[in-house]
Amino acid sequence: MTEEQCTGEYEDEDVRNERSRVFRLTSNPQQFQQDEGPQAQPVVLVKSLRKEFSQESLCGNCCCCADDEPPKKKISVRSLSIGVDAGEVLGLLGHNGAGKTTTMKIMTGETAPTRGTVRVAGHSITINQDDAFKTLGYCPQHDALWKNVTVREHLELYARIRGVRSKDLNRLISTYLTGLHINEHANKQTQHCSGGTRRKLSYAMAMVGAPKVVLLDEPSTGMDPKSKRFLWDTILASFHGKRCAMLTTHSMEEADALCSRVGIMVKGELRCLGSTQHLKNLYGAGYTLEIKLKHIENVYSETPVESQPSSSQEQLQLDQSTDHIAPVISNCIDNRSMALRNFVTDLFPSATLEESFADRLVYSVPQQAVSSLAECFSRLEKAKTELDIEEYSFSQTTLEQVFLKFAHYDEETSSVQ
Ligand SMILES: Nc1ncnc2c1ncn2[C@@H]1O[C@H](COP(=O)(O)OP(=O)(O)OP(=O)(O)O)[C@@H](O)[C@H]1O
Repeated sequence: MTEEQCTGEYEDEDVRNERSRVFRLTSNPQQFQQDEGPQAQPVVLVKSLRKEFSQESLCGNCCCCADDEPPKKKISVRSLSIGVDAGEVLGLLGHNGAGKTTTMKIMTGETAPTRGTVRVAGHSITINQDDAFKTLGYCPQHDALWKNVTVREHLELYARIRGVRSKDLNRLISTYLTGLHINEHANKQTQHCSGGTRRKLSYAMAMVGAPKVVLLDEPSTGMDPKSKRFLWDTILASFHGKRCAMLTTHSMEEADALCSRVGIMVKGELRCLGSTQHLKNLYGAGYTLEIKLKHIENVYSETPVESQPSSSQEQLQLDQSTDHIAPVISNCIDNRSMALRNFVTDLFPSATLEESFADRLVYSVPQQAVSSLAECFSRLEKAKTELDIEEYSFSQTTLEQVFLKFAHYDEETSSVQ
């Protein structure tokens, strides 16, 4: 899948391509290797995944459905095809109920897919489950811990299962306990631990022993900032070479910081997929330019000493003439603001003024208006002294804005499932 092909419209074609590729892969693996080479296969390969839940599982005894009505279905994942390469952290984003957790649950065998296949490190999770699961680490959204087993014992068990050598065990466990600030809870049974500590333990259990593929379902939820920092650092340091991770999060900042690519799911469908930079370029509004002028008093205080009143007599004269100062300042503000507006219009003719206050202007600048960032910054720097600019920021569209665009798209196109 190329990054250009990352809109929902193209997905049918993608699914067809994926199907024929799966067919080739399963019918003649040698042929596949010749065509695409052993390197071409992603570590995680999800193909045409679909998950339907019956109405009964939604409403228990199904007392609300009439007998003669066909059972209703809830489609949680639709035609999801996605690959995660070695060295990659792929972020799955989406509002509540978008289908992210269901996808992960299928990948870990917790939920059976209605259709589609998942291969982890070359092993099918349905045909070759044991081998597939040996390579997987999983931090589920809801902590799955033994309540009468201690924090340390959980980590020891997982580390040993993953083949960590005895001599490395203590050092490794203490790295996680210290980094996540749960040392003092190490010997507590998890039933006596707080939600935050349990969350940190779930994350450590997924990571300890360096499994080849790690699935992290909202791992940082409820964590304090220092532990979150450790989590970010370990994720950024871990997934190089042959390992990879899939991460769901509601924090766009986190996705931007950790993920090499992100996919946005809306109502079970993957609506876009690409690097964060690519998605910002493609769907973002471009840049936001915010300029704050110096406070007018600061401009006066910066005027040379000789032009300021030197004696109390002069100060008195100045005070007596204060009636004239307000309109003068007001004129000055208008002139400075006008000069600034002219400057921005000259720099970015297609920019739109979004917000305007006496000393602060916010512009939206389209992507195409910026051909050279270096030139923009050089002109802004030069204008700083000429136009009494206190500070400015020129930043690209955030992932949050891209995400909201898709949420809006969803509202416009929502259909009954
Ligand atoms: N066992 C189930 N039975 C019926 N419906 C289910 C079941 N599990 C999930 N769903 C439905 O599938 C949809 C997708 O849920 P899922 O938990 O995968 O979303 P999500 O994107 O992970 O949301 P969140 O961010 O809240 O975790 C939801 O509408 C949910 O109600």
